[in-house]
Parts: sequence; C-alpha cells; structure tokens
Amino acid sequence: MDLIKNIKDIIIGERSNSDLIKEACQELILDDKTMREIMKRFLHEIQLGLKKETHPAADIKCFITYVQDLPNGKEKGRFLALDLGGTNFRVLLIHLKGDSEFEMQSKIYAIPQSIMIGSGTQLFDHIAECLANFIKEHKLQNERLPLGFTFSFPLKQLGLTKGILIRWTKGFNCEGVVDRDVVELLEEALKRRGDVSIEICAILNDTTGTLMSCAWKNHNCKIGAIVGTGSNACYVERVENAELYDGPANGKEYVLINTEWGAFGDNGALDFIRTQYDREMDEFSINKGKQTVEKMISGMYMGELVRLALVRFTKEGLLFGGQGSDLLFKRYQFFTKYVSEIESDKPGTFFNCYDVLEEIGIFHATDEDCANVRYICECISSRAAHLSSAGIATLINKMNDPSVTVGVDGSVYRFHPKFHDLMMVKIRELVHDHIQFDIMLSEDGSGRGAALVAAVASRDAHE
Ligand SMILES: Nc1ncnc2c1ncn2[C@@H]1O[C@H](COP(=O)(O)OP(=O)(O)OP(=O)(O)O)[C@@H](O)[C@H]1O
Repeated sequence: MDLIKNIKDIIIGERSNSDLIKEACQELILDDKTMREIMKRFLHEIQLGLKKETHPAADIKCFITYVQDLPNGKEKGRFLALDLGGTNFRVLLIHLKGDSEFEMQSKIYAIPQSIMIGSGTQLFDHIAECLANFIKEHKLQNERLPLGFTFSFPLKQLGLTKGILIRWTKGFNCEGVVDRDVVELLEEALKRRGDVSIEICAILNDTTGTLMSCAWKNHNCKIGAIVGTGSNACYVERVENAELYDGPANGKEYVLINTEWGAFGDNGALDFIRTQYDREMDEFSINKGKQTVEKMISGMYMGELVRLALVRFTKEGLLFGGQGSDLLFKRYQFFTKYVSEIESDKPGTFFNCYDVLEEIGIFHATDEDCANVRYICECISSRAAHLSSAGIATLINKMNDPSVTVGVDGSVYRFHPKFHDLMMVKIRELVHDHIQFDIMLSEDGSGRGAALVAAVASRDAHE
C-alpha cells in the first residue's frame, strides 16, 4: 500500500510527510550567511559588555573574574570546593600534588525542588549543612582548608571573593539572593551553624573552572565553554580591553572574562532566527524573555524543543498518523538524553528511537516516523552545536592568537554523539585561516578548576 501511495504521490506531485517535515525544518538550519551575521552581532554584544559606558545595558555582560593567572601544573595543596550550578550540588576535597597530578574525593547532594525555588536562607543553610557533613565524614574538622566556590549563575564579581548574583537561571529562583554577595550569604550560613571553619578563597563560574582545569594540562587553553544544563563561555582578554577591571594595578596583561553569553538575544538580536518552538519554550519558562541563546543551545531545553516540534507535526498529521500520547503532550517529558540516544542509532536503523518513543507512550510509530523524528533531533542539536560554534569562533577571532585550545564541559557536549565533530567542522569554517584550534573535553572543571583558582589565589597571596 505504502509503495502504491508513494508512486502515486510522485506521479501526481504530492509530497510525502518526510518532504513536508524537511521543508518545515529548514528554519532550523543556519546557513553560512546567517552564521556570519550571528557572529557579527555576537561580537558587537561582547564589545558592549566590555565597555564601561555600554555595560549596564548590555546583554552579554562580560563580567570580570579577577582571575589573572593560569595554572602552571605545579600547584600543590589540599583544597575544598563547592559546585552549585545546575542539576547537582557537590562538595569536593582535592589534593593537588604538583606536576599535574591530583587526587579527588567528592559527594553529590540533591537540591530538592522546594529549595531550588524556596528562600535564599534555606538554600545556603542546606549548602552549609552538606559541607559540614562532608567535613565530618572526611575528618577535616581540625584543618582550615582553602575553599573555591563554583557558583554557575550570572555573577557580577567585585573581587575574587565577592560576587553579586545578577539573576537566577536554569530552574533556580531562590528569594533574597539576587543583588546580594553570594560569598557573604554562605559565610553567614556557616556562622549560623558555628561548626565549620573554612577560608573562602575564590568564587568562580564553571566556565572559569573549565578553562583553569584545561589550562593546567594544556597551556594553550584560553577559552572555557559549557554546554550542560545551561550554556556559557569565558576567555582570556587583555586588561586594556576590559574597561570594568578595577583590580590592583599589578602590571598583569590579561584577565579572564566570564561572558555570560546565555543572555545573547534577550534584546531581540536573535529574533531573525528564532522559531515558533523557541517562542513557545520561552513563553512557558520561569525566566521568560531571558537567556535566549541558552534556551536554543543547552540541555535543559533541547529535548523540550524537540518535543514541541514533534507535537506540531503530530497535530498536523505528519507524524505517528496524527496520534500522540499523554507524555508527548506533557511539557519537559522528552529528555535531552533521548536526542543523543536517537542520534546514536546506526544510519537506517531505529532501535533507540523505537525505545524512546515507547518510553513516551508511542507504540504505533513506523520506520518513516522514526526517520523523521531523527531528522528533527538532528536539526535541533546541530543548530545548538552551530550556535555554540558561532560564539567560540567569535572569541577565537577576537583573541587572534595563532593557536588556541578550547576546553568544553557539560553533558550535551560530552554525550551527544556528534556535538564535538559538528563544532570542529563549523569552527574551522568560521575562524581566520591562519588560526589553529583544538577542542578538548574538560575533566571536572567545576571541582578541580575551583581548587586551581583557590591555589593560584593563595599562591598570589603568599608571594
Ligand atoms: N546523554 C545526554 N545527552 C545530551 N544531554 C544530556 C545527556 N544526559 C544529560 N543531558 C543533559 O545535560 C544537562 C546536565 O548537564 P551537566 O551534567 O553538564 O550538568 P550541570 O553541571 O548541572 O550543567 P551546567 O554546567 O550548565 O550548570 C541536563 O539538562 C540533561 O538534560
């Protein structure tokens, strides 16, 4: 029957469901001209963020991190690190042994949803309690270890140990924290308990941790990027270009900049590529109008974007014979890991795809449906990889060093089967011909990177 229908369609010129879906997905494909326009706008926004006069209204804030030295691999000592920034909260004990050797113990603690959207006091009391438990378990009560705090939300840093929260992202919304110094809030919570003695040496973003962690092994690393729950990047900038730098006149030439690029597009700069899925996603998010490009790239949203496209095509009768399932029509029930699974099927086979569809209650899919579902996943994940590439290529071109390594962390980059390759190809197309680059997976930037920032800071303090 299908064969007869296909032949009939060809003869009388009717297009198949696949053709119609492919045509509708064109808007998700960013051609070269569009990519270069995105890069032009991105660079413009970066420059607005760096300049004193334009910074207050800029979308890409380009915050100063006050980290000015990259590690040399010789750092030594024991450090504590806290990592709060998305799905999990972790406490870590890191022993840097010099010569790029280290040991690490860590424990993951859940942050209940009620705390994620509760009061700031509850959140910091919870963090302090987890830290206290960890210290007890590792019998560290009698030591006063330096601590690096990886806090991966938009922070305006006023120094290495002072960071004001600008806004919550990634599903957090704790009352009474925005506009406050996060280090002070943690110190107050520790004081309320009275049983923990630590020295907070540094507060940093996970992008900074990623960069530091990679630079520890590879001295060419000058960009750290995240494609995880959220998306962001930091890079090495000349102090003379960072107009907001108000740290000591120490003669150091460079400072790390935390771009907070997730907010790119909040002023409409990306409206020319946004689709109905992006708009609906934003409409129903807890931070409407904010983190525009993050919502097009990162793991918190990718599965949901795919789901919105699947819903559309099901309602139009182009998928699953027009019949969905309860889970398909439920927000956030199509997980981003499904996208990786579906795209991991060997060409022409659909084992994972059928499994995923069954998980969301669709038992009546055909091979043609699976091919279409896979195509939709590819369009949305490739767009994410290409938008990340546009950001990274802009930073590489801006730095204009002959050779640069980019450290990347985050589960989307790590687990999506093609994200790395897509980025390598696209960045090659976009960076100046004379520049060599490489992308490396950052191993545990939020933990080891925090220890390294604390180590470099305490090295400086003792020099
Ligand atoms: N196999 C996978 N493929 C693609 N994405 C995945 C996979 N597994 C988990 N994710 C997505 O990755 C995100 C979690 O990323 P990650 O593990 O890097 O966490 P994170 O440290 O909280 O993120 P961030 O660094 O942005 O704060 C979730 O949104 C999840 O949907």
